[in-house]
Amino acid sequence: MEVRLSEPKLVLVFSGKRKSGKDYVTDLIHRRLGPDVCCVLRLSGPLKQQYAQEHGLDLDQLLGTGLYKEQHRADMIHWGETRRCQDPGFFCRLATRGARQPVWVVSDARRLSDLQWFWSEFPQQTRSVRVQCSEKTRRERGWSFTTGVDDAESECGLDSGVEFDWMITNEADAPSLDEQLQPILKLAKEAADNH
Ligand SMILES: Nc1ncnc2c1ncn2[C@@H]1O[C@H](COP(=O)(O)OP(=O)(O)O)[C@@H](O)[C@H]1O
Ligand SMILES: C[C@@](O)(CCOP(=O)(O)OP(=O)(O)O)CC(=O)O
Repeated sequence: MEVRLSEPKLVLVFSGKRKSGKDYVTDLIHRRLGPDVCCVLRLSGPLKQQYAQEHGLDLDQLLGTGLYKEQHRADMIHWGETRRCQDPGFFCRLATRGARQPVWVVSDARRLSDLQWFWSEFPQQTRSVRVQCSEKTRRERGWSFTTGVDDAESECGLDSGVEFDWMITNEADAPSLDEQLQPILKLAKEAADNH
């Protein structure tokens, strides 16, 4: 168990396939709640930082959305998996270090071990949220199937076996995101008010 200066009141752990819109949805929540109430934490942040350092790569480009990240993705996944095998909470601990807001939004859980870490550290506060959309929509957003990535644990680790607290459908013909996010935003505001 970590020693922390402040405990979060609510931890929303998001997962979803590439281009399902995890960043888009979590950015929207951040805007709705504001930076004093909510922070967005990315498990891939410390992973990319350390990977870039060890391999002499450009961190800004790894953090971006372009081809550079995709060219390095399969090797980063492999490298990250080796680290996680040694210590499943390694990136979760680094990503949450220093978070002070009452509501934490984790944008990119990929494996059961990621979720299990939050459930075990914050059993009362953790809620899981899945962002989903059709393959057609993902393709329109630039996705194409890549062997070694889209069939690996990084993308499929949470496809089954988890009952998510909320499912968000991020499609043009689904109810608006604001409507779907209403119960989550309500819970977050209540959590922040009791802070
Ligand atoms: N509801 C939406 N409306 C408009 N653009 C969207 C929506 N959801 C996602 N996008 C766009 O699709 C792309 C992929 O979304 P992103 O949030 O980066 O996906 P992920 O983080 O799951 O890989 C981004 O360019 C993003 O701006
Ligand atoms: C090596 C990764 O951490 C790369 C993740 O990068 P992003 O979180 O930027 O990915 P998407 O939003 O899905 O495009 C994946 C992993 O298995 O840890």
